[in-house]
Amino acid sequence: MNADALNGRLLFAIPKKGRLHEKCMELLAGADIQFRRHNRLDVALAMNHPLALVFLPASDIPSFVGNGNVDLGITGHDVILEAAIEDRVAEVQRLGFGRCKLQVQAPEAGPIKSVNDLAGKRVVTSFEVLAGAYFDKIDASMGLVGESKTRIQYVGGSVEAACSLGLADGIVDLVESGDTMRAAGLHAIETILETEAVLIRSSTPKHAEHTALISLISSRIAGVVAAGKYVVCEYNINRDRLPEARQIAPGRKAPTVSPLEEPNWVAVKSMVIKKEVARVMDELVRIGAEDILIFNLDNCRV
Ligand SMILES: Nc1ncnc2c1ncn2[C@@H]1O[C@H](COP(=O)(O)OP(=O)(O)OP(=O)(O)O)[C@@H](O)[C@H]1O
Ligand SMILES: O=P(O)(O)OC[C@H]1O[C@H](OP(=O)(O)OP(=O)(O)O)[C@H](O)[C@@H]1O
Repeated sequence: MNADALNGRLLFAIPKKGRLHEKCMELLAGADIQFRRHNRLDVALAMNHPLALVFLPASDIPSFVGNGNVDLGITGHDVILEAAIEDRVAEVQRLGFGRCKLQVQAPEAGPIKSVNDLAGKRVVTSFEVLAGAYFDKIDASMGLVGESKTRIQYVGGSVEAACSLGLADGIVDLVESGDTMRAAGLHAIETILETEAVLIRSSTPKHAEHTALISLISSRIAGVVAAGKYVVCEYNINRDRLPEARQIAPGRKAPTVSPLEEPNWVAVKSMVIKKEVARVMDELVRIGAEDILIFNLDNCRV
């Protein structure tokens, strides 16, 4: 693609593959950013905004955004900390996917039961900055210096195999369900960090003219994220029980209450956090609510 084609466009970096890619594609569709990505091209021009998507490895996105080569980006919070570039990127919003933990893990069957047991030994990881900083503190607290300090070795992937291959006494890696570590015979001994995908922009943007488009895109993305987080709960209830119903499902500002063609009965509508909906319905039933209906949201602005 000709570099002139990008002139004046907001550049938005998206993970080109891996765990975050599909969810990012869903976000772009929900935010109505339309584009056609040609085979093997890592830059795609949006058809309905002065914007271009740049598909990059998740781990390169913090430095591209921090150095102002692109204006906006999505990557993991862990990746930003690992790039040690937090001062040059501003977190616009958390995105509610790509949630996992960076953990210290060691063989289930072995003698290592705590991080202190692992201090001074061999640790393999793809997160050498975060693991290094973490074990520096542990080493210092145990008085380990020079040759006796924990040895951190970088590998690019399949970190979980390092212990059984005899390369490491423990590892530092991402864990979501725990299936990978269990299958490798490892168990968690400490959590260093909890992470999720984040939308970031440069703290020192080179193109001030993009400010309005950045807030439009951020607001659309926030709407898609909120639509995944909330459902609409609608039910009928006797007006006398409204104060209790409001306590159970207060909504974001207040519930919408409409009269029913039944004396002293009302229909109530409120937004409820998806993860809490079963408990909310149980409690509404307990106070006499009837005909409780739950609606998923396609999109919203809240
Ligand atoms: N199991 C997981 N569950 C949820 N999120 C994860 C998981 N593993 C990784 N992530 C998130 O996705 C980010 C990218 O991880 P992923 O393994 O896809 O990257 P990658 O190693 O760069 O991908 P690839 O090797 O395919 O290029 C991580 O930094 C983390 O924020
Ligand atoms: O706890 P779990 O749900 O099993 O997920 C954890 C696994 O996911 C990530 O790797 P990924 O599968 O993305 O592949 P990678 O090793 O190539 O990065 C991570 O590095 C773990 O290996």
